[in-house]
Amino acid sequence: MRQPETKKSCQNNEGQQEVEELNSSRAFLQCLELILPWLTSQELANVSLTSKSLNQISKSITHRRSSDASRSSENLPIPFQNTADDRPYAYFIYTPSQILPSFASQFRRQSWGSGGSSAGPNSAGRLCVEPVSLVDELGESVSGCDCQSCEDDDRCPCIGLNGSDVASECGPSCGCGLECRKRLTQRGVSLRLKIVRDRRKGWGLFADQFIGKGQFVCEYAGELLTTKEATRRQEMYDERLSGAHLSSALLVLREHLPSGKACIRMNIDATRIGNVARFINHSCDGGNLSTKLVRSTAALLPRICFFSSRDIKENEELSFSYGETRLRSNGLQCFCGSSCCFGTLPSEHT
Ligand SMILES: C[S@@+](CC[C@H](N)C(=O)[O-])C[C@H]1O[C@@H](n2cnc3c(N)ncnc32)[C@H](O)[C@@H]1O
Repeated sequence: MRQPETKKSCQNNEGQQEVEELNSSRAFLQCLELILPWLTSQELANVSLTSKSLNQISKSITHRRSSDASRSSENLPIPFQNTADDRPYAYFIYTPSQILPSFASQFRRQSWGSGGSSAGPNSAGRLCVEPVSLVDELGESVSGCDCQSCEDDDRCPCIGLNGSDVASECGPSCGCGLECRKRLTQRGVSLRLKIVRDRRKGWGLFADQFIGKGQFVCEYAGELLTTKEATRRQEMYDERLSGAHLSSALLVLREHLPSGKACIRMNIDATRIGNVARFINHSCDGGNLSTKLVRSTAALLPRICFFSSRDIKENEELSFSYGETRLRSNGLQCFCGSSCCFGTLPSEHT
């Protein structure tokens, strides 16, 4: 008479055990969903080989990564497209605006491709543009405008320096908000762009819509370096380049101020931490983009921004000239395809 009871309690125990196992494997998978987005592409590929469920989670992370290089930190997703080989995306840490190296050194990893809701546009790692106390040549404090809308160009004091290579905008201590039309470059990428793979040039940034002449395309965001550090890194990248295919993205911009009295030099490295501008390839004919130094009133540092130098068609590659100097005799081969192509990419001592 007691036997059935023992069987029943055994069955109960087994059932309970099954439920517990199911719950713990669900909790394990949920943990993996949280952890795996923090891995680099190489780490993710290694992990995906270890089990079927890890392979499945890795695949969905890869899919989400390739659908938006900006990790939802721009206004529109910027997808990778590749029909040239089997790379689904390029791995790097995304920043929508330039950052200081002290911040960059703490920024070792970034979650990318998780299934959870995104943090929303412009939320990832933007360098806070804190108002600073700047003074002019007479020692007078430089503060922002107090316009309500800045519609009247003549009255707003924030547009003093506009020229072909430099521009000024309203800034952090102005009375107007981010929607002010004189903060054109402070709202992130607002055009449809995509990153397309080429067998010879690697990834490149393309227009995914028509872009009229003179439109703001994107900032060149990355780590803002001292000239000494830029030189050190360029030497390191050159060394690595000679051994394997490495795409470095260190941009040095020298700009004379309209007064002619001073020259600004900016070194921005987007190799490890950057934005979509790190995918813009070189063209010997100058391409279809021009750079401008944009200074926002009362912001300490100017930013390098790209504007379209002519009308750009949908599906056209975006490009600019990396420079005129070619110091290296064995420079990298250029595949810009322009009629005035020099055959090698520009190279100079930084
Ligand atoms: C700033 S990155 C541009 C994005 C890069 N193509 C990638 O895949 O990440 C600069 C590198 O792109 C490649 N590149 C850029 N323009 C090129 C061109 N016209 N011809 C061949 N390679 C080019 C070179 O490897 C160069 O070092």
